[in-house]
Amino acid sequence: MRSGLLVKLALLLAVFGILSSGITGYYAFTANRTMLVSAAQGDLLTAARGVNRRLQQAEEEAADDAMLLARLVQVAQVINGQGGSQMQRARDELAQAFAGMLALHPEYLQVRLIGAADNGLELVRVDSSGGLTLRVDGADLQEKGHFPYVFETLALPAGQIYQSAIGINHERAAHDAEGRPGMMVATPLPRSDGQPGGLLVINLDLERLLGQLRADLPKGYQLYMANRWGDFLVHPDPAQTFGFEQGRRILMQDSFAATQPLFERKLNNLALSGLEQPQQAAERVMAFVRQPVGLGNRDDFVVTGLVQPLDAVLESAVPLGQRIIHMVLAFSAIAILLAVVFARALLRPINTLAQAASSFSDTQLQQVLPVERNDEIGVLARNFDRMQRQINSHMASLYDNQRELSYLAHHDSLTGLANRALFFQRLEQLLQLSQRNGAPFAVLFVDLDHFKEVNDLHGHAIGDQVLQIVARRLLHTVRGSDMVARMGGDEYLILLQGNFTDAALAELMNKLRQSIGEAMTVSGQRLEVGASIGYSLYPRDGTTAEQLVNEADHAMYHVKAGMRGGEANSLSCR
Ligand SMILES: Nc1nc2c(ncn2[C@@H]2O[C@H](COP(=O)(O)OP(=O)(O)OP(=O)(O)O)[C@@H](O)[C@H]2O)c(=O)[nH]1
Repeated sequence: MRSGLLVKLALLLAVFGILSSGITGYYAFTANRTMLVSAAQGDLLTAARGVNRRLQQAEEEAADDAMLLARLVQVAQVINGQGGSQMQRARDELAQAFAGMLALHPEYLQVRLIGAADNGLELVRVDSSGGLTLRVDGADLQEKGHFPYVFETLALPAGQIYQSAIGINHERAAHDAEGRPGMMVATPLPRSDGQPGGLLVINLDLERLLGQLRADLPKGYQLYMANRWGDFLVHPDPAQTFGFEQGRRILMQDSFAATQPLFERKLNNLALSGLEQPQQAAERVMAFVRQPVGLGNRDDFVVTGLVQPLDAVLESAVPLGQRIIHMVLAFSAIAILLAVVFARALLRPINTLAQAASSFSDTQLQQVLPVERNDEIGVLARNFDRMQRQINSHMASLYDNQRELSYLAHHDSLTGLANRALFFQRLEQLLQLSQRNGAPFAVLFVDLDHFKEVNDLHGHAIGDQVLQIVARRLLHTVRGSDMVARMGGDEYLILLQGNFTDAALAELMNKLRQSIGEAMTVSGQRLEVGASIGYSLYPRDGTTAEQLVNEADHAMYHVKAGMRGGEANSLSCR
């Protein structure tokens, strides 16, 4: 029972400790994963903004370069159509400047001066071709007036910048630019009379622009970019890009539904994770940033996205998780140990009380209890201690009452002598003993003579005192080992152990009669009483208590009768 309580309490405390450490560990682990994902989202957003910044920077550089070249005096010469060798020299010098620009900027694919006349005929053109610069001249120069970037730039006021949307370059014989994704930055070139004279165009290579950036991105980052309609411009799988060029629409918002608000201009950026949005970003962490493009008056934007596998983000949580498991196991073991120690310490005083109660109920011996404690156990111990004392006190008075009752049941209340019941009990015991060892003994029956007269003459109270005095005299006359009892009324019985002869008994009876017969003063009254005594001997006169007492009674009766009949001495009778 006690050990059951100990086990239950220890189990309860241990379970509480294990649960506490488990829940704490679980929340620490979860919080760590959330923090890692949140940090990864921040990193992805920063990196996506970096990509956009690089793109914008390239656009601005190209615009600056276009403006720089547009201000060259040779440009004005060519645009204003100054003829002759001067014109040719101006073209050659511009071609050299364009080539220098291309060499300086590997991300430039073409630098051209296109005239407004002759359907937008290219006037000076330098292409990038296989890493080298290649001047295209003469009959290889093409008319570009039908391309939007030409007529839209020509429509702009002087000093403005035109920027095309990002797309595949379909211009034929464009060398490195042909078939590659890119954009064009252009500025109009007015003639000296104010009429549109042409434009200066720089073709930018998107692949080249993003190539270095892609290489700098941390391992596992996937780069996506879409135009304002969502068409993928950049995708880890190149087959997914520029779908619109082949009449297909492969849209970012179809692959990443959560990006839809970016294209609706409701959001500027967005971060998702498979931890918090498992439906939208299963097993991944992703960030998308909307970036305005177009240095001129075009209202355009791209959406750049970076995606990282969730596993890679949470990789560093694994060792922490293992450490947390070890800590939880260690704390659980400590919790179990503490639970057992605590439960034992808590139950020890209760066990002491329980043992004390059990031992008290067995032995009634008062036990040492932890009464000095100031807690509930102390209160219980003090109450139990008080209870022990009360029980002991009640038990003591019960034993006293029991002893008194037993005394009263076996003694005569008037004389204090053994009563008839106790006499017969002792007689039976002696009979059993004597039947075994053959030891003889004698029973004497004493009856006062004419006691009725004492009562009648002096009153019952005096009679009582006479009975008490006779009892004392009988006790004084026999040996201490002999038993004197009152049968009732004025009759006494005496049990004498030993081998008595009739003569010895006659002598004893004589002594008894003399002792009884001595004058006594009771309440100022001088009195004398006599007694008739008969006896029986074991085993001669009987072998049962009844027989022996009856025989002694009969003998006494004969004595008394003899006295009444004038016999001189009853002692002749047995
Ligand atoms: N005072 C007193 N008297 C008692 C008590 N018990 C009995 N007696 C009286 O004792 C007397 C005994 O009666 P008996 O033995 O028949 O009369 P007796 O006068 O002794 O006559 P014999 O024995 O024949 O000599 C009766 O009168 C009883 O009332 C007692 O406890 N106290």
